[in-house]
Amino acid sequence: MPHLAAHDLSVSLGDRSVLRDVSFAVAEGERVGLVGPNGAGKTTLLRAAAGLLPYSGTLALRGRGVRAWPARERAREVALVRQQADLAVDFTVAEVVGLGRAPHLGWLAALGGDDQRRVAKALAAVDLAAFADRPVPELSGGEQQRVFLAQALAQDARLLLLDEPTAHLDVRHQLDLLARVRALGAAGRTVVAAVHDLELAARFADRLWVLAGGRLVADGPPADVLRPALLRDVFGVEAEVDTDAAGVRIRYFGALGSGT
Ligand SMILES: Nc1ncnc2c1ncn2[C@@H]1O[C@H](COP(=O)(O)OP(=O)(O)OP(=O)(O)O)[C@@H](O)[C@H]1O
Repeated sequence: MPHLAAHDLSVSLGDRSVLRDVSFAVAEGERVGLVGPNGAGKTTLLRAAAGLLPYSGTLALRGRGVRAWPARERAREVALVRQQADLAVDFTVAEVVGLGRAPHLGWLAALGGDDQRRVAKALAAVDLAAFADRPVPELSGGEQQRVFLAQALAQDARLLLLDEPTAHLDVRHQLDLLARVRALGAAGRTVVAAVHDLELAARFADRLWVLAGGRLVADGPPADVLRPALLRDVFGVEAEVDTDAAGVRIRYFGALGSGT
C-alpha cells in the first residue's frame, strides 16, 4: 500500500480552483521533490496532504483518507514544516523542538527522558546542538528554519512534508540539509519537499513532481523530468540540461520573453 496516494485530488481556496485532478502515489521511504512556478499549488498540495484542507477526490494516508485520521494520530504519522513559520513567543530552541513531542505525550505531560533524547538527537541532526538554550526569535531566518525541521524530526513522523526547507539557508546548510533529508529517506522516512532550486531538488529526490497551474504535469526520475522542453513550457526559461552520474546540471540562458 502506498504511504500517500491521491486520485483526482482537487482543492479550492475561496472561489479559486487551486489543485485540479492530481493523482500520485508515494511509497514508504521515497523522496519526492515538488517543483513548479510560483502559485502552481505546491504549498496547497503539502497542506492538503497534512490533512489541513478540504478536498474532493481521494487523498489517502496508508489507505485511510487524511481527514478521517484523528488529529493526534495523524500528527504522529505526518509532520508539515511550513515556509517561514513565525513564532511570537520567546521559547528556547529546545522548547520549540520539544513541542514536536506533543502528539506522543499525555495531556500537559512533561517531556520524559526518552523525549529529551529525541530532542537532543533532532538538534544534532540540524547542527543546532549548541543553540538549545537560545530564544528562537533571536535566531536568523535560516537557523529558525532548521529549528522547525528539528521539531518535525523530534515529532518522529514517518511522512515529512517540507515547504521550501532550504529557502533561508546559506549554500553549505542547503546542501547539508538536503543530504540529511536524503538520509531520512534511507532510514525509511518518506519525504515530500517543495524546492525551488531544480538542481537541488534533483540532487535529493528519487522522483520529481512538477505542478503547473494546479495540475501535475510530470512525475518521474529527475533526469527524465528536467528536459529543456519542460523548462521552457512550465518555467518559461531557455536552458540546457546535462545529466550524468553526478546529477543534473542546468545552464540557464534566460527567461522567455525577457530579451535576455
Ligand atoms: N486562501 C486562499 N484563497 C484563494 N487563493 C489562494 C489562497 N491561498 C493560496 N491561493 C492561491 O492558490 C494558488 C497556489 O498557491 P500555493 O501557495 O499553493 O502555490 P505555490 O506553488 O506554493 O507558490 P510559491 O512557489 O509562490 O510558494 C496561488 O495562485 C494562490 O494565489
